[in-house]
Amino acid sequence: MLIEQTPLAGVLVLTPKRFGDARGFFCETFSARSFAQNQLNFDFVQDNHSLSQAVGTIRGLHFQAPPHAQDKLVRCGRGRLWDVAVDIRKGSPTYGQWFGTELSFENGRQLLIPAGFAHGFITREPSTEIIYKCTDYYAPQSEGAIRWNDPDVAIDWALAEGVEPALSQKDAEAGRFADLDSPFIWDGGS
Ligand SMILES: Cc1cn([C@H]2C[C@H](O)[C@@H](COP(=O)(O)OP(=O)(O)O[C@H]3O[C@@H](C)C(=O)[C@@H](O)[C@H]3O)O2)c(=O)[nH]c1=O
Repeated sequence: MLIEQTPLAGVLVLTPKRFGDARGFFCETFSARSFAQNQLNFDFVQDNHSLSQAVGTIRGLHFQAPPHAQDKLVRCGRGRLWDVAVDIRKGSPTYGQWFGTELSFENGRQLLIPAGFAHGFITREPSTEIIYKCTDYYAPQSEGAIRWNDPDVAIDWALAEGVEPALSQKDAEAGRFADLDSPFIWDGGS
């Protein structure tokens, strides 16, 4: 497994090895043993899978607040998406900054997003599937969101001029980053 740091401490790009043969490939998409060997200690308890039909579907930016905060290990099952993490840890040197990377069926790349980050993505192919592991269960009362196009976060979604993304009603109505009283405090480390 290739592990790459990102400019946001704690957010990692992971690329598991694919063993190709005449049939196709085999890949361990998650191994607790490999994680432990790399000092990555996460107790994943829920796997999520969603399909977005239209190109330019945006889901996010979402997080769950403590005590139901979630670390997420995200990958693309089919198609192509651009995955984004936003640092919402108060006191973090990179507070409010975002990192994005393309996850696709082809590249097999994964993004590890710890608690303390908001998560979102945009699809770049029709019928794109995202699959992710989470370290806590769904807790709708703890859900938080930031508007996808918040000017203070200024994520470059690479949308063509004048093209509107497909959004849920909830995401279209999400609040401003400036109004967020983040429940996460930077611990001074990763
Ligand atoms: C997230 C979630 C949703 N649901 C239900 C609630 C609702 O009826 C339906 C769709 O929920 P949502 O609109 O919130 O789905 P979605 O917009 O895809 O939400 C997801 O977005 C990405 C970016 C994340 O990071 C996830 O943590 C999650 O917030 O699925 C669950 O049953 N369990 C879950 O864990």
